[in-house]
Amino acid sequence: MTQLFASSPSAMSNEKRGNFPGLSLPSRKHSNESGHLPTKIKNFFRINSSSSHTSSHSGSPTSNEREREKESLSKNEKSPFRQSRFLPAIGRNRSTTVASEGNPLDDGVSPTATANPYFAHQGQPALRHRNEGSVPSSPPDTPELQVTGVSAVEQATTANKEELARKLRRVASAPNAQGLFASGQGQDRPQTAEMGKEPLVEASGSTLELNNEKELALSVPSIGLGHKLDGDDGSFRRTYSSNSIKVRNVEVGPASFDKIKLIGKGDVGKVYLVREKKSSRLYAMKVLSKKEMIKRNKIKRALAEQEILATSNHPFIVTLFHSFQSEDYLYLCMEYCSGGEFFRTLQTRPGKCISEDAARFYAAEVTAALEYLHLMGFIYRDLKPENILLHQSGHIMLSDFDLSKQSGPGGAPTMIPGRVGGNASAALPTIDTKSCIADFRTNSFVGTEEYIAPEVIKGCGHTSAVDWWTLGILIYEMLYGTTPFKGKNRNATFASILRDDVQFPEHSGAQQTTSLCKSLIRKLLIKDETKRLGARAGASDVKTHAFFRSTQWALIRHMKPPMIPHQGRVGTDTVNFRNVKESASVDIGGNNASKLKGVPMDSGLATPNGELNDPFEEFNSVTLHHQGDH
Ligand SMILES: Nc1ncnc2c1ncn2[C@@H]1O[C@H](COP(=O)(O)OP(=O)(O)OP(=O)(O)O)[C@@H](O)[C@H]1O
Repeated sequence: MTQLFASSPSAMSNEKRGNFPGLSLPSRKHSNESGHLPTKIKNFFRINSSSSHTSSHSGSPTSNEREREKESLSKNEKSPFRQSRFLPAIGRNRSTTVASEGNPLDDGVSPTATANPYFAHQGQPALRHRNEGSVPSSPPDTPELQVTGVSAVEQATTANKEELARKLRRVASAPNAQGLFASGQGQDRPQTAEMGKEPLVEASGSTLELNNEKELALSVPSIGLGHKLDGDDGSFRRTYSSNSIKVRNVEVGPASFDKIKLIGKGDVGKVYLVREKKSSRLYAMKVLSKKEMIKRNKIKRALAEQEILATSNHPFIVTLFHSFQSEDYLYLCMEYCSGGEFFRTLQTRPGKCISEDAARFYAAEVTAALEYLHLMGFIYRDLKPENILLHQSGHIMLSDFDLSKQSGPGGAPTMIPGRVGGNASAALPTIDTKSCIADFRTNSFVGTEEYIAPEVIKGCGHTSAVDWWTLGILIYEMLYGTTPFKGKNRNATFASILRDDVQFPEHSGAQQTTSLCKSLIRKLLIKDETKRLGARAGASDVKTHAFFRSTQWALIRHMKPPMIPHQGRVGTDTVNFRNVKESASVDIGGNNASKLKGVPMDSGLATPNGELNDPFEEFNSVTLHHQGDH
């Protein structure tokens, strides 16, 4: 086997301008270079290992409809914490919104996309509430805003709404020329949970826990990616190198795995629990249809996702083991997070919320993951409970990076002197983790409706500060079971995000939270991104907020999580996942699986001369060996 530490995709170069002021489409430039881990990042972790990272192992929607669907789906169901033997049905209909402009093959965007939705709200074609959609059938041929489930549930004339809800799914959204929020057709996505299993066991207290060798090895995270400026043409290139990840030519193919069960469905792909034949190990395999990606202009996002997963090495970010392709599909073989989605966990809690202590724990893990991503030059941009998976240990793992954005070469992390006269932690010098990405602005309209930051709605460009905004929304949702700016429709939600101060529920049943907690949320939800917590020094600002005074950042991954997922009787029991039905099963080792490149002739990319452009040329087929793996 040839060993190489390279074949990495690239980097972002300049952004191509779209034809709407302020919006642009990122272009990608790839190079295959070997290189070294940037010492600035290595050094950062040496300096900061005692105070920052830690840890262990290893669909999308709006709220209104999500709430209503949840209600309609779970009326007769009880939380497993109230009735331990049953999982409640869980609705999902909060759609991810993606809007920007440019090459339709590049960024998951309609070629005719023109503006962001708030502008549309101001004068362009009226936004349509997603609830106005019809019952989803097959995926549309052109990318448009996809209608999510509730409306269909509501409009159903047949009595069996739950059955219908099983067929609905949240899908990514993109604007089209007729109206940014014109409805499209949804796809199937089962809504209800598998019944009869208890998903979670509550852990008692947060005790220190050293799980295994891998965790110890990861206690000081290393980074498997280098950023480097290429002297000749000034292009930016990326390289792999790390003490703990070895990147090699791919060592497996579709035929190396047995499909066990479908555990998730996305816009263009399906996620299966699979078993590697040789090792009998379980993995989550994301299988993305090339034809669907071409139809829906999602190619660039898939390439970006592979790149981010392959270059990340952090205990709270889902681990990629292999990526490869066949003529029909792209494959991402990841660590299987048997705890399922954090979203689902929240939904099964009484009041759909958790205690302040538990919220602090998850917020801390998310903060550590965001800090790492920012250091790596990535803006995550789609933080929400649906994209947080739970490792079997109960620790979180961020997933779904198809909306993430990579910056240009960032600066080195720097030290900021402590503030005189502040509290004890503020007086200490802090690491400025923002400097790696701070100057990078992007204009795509991207995110999930209730989680979108004001600057994204305004379309004036955004930075890594959007991730701190979404952290504020996430903490709020963990505590109150809803998001703070949710309106009766998308326009109302956006207007509220731009205009309203965050309010905390005061009614008798509402969770009581401390003033420190409210202070953190308020500071993360400051509308002016330059004044928002995180604007000064990135993650360090957040970590030194008094809400986290008791958090031992270097030890989080060894703490016992507040909730431990139920394991099932055997490893293949997917007790923490919805029962996802698939109409057409993907034959992962099918006819075209032996072809390791290319696209099918009927993919729509053939020229009149019968030539085929291969937009997946730059997809990297690699196997990643992680230190501590056997
Ligand atoms: N590593 C994993 N372990 C366990 N389950 C996973 C894993 N990755 C994904 N899933 C499941 O599959 C679902 C879909 O995955 P994901 O969100 O990455 O797909 P997607 O096609 O990008 O979806 P979307 O259209 O929402 O962006 C997840 O919500 C989760 O339930």
